[in-house]
Amino acid sequence: MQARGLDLTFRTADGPVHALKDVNLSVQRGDFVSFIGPSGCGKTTFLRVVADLEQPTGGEITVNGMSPAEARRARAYGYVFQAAGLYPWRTIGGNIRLPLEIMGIPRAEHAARVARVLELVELTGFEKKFPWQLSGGMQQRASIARALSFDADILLMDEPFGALDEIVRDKLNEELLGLWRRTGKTIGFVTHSIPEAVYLSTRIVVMSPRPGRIIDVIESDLPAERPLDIRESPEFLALARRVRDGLRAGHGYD
Ligand SMILES: Nc1ncnc2c1ncn2[C@@H]1O[C@H](COP(=O)(O)OP(=O)(O)OP(=O)(O)O)[C@@H](O)[C@H]1O
Repeated sequence: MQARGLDLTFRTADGPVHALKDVNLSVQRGDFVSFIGPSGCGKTTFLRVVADLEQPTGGEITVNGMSPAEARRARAYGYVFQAAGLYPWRTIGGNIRLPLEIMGIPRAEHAARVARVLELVELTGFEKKFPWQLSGGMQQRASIARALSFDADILLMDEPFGALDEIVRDKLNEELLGLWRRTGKTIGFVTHSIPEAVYLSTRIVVMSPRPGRIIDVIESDLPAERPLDIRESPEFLALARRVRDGLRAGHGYD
């Protein structure tokens, strides 16, 4: 994923809203990139541009070497929203099959794909349950499974664990890291949480308040294997401090 001089101004009834300003970023295949910044700084807008849901008003962006529209047609990414957004009248298996049905993937392949992604998110055995029979954390895992069902190279995740309590969030962070290591996907992850960004990422993109600019891109030197207690290590705390300093420099959380 490459962004060069990316700019986006929304035209609204109240005048222009400058959401992204001169965003330059290069994401390598297999990276886990987090986007962190104050509310309204354009994190979601950036992911939506990558996903071809918004059109930039300036600059260029390529996704797997293609335009966002081509990448969308090539099914290059899955998207996980803040709310799980599962259809209540469909079972977990039925929700995961939905993109496969829409994309016309042969029915004969559905069962194996559903089983595989349920295993990846540790929900084997829950295929026939309905969303309301699952906890919030399990629903979010099911929504990740849905985004993985067509095996896109890239997973875009917009604050997927923001609404969950801290213990569930810790567990899902650990699981997501395991899933990323096993699948080798490229992940773009929006968060408000400094520990979450540092724990998960190979690179952390710190953004300024609107118009969202990139203040710092921090390469993590933490090992790929990360037990949760790595969060108490000096290396972890040093990375967290650098993120915090970046946010402060942008006057984000003063
Ligand atoms: N479709 C739209 N039309 C007009 N303005 C928009 C639109 N979408 C987003 N914005 C504005 O663009 C800015 C960036 O929004 P965005 O949702 O990307 O921020 P964010 O960093 O993801 O915020 P949060 O962390 O609160 O989710 C905000 O000021 C928002 O109000």
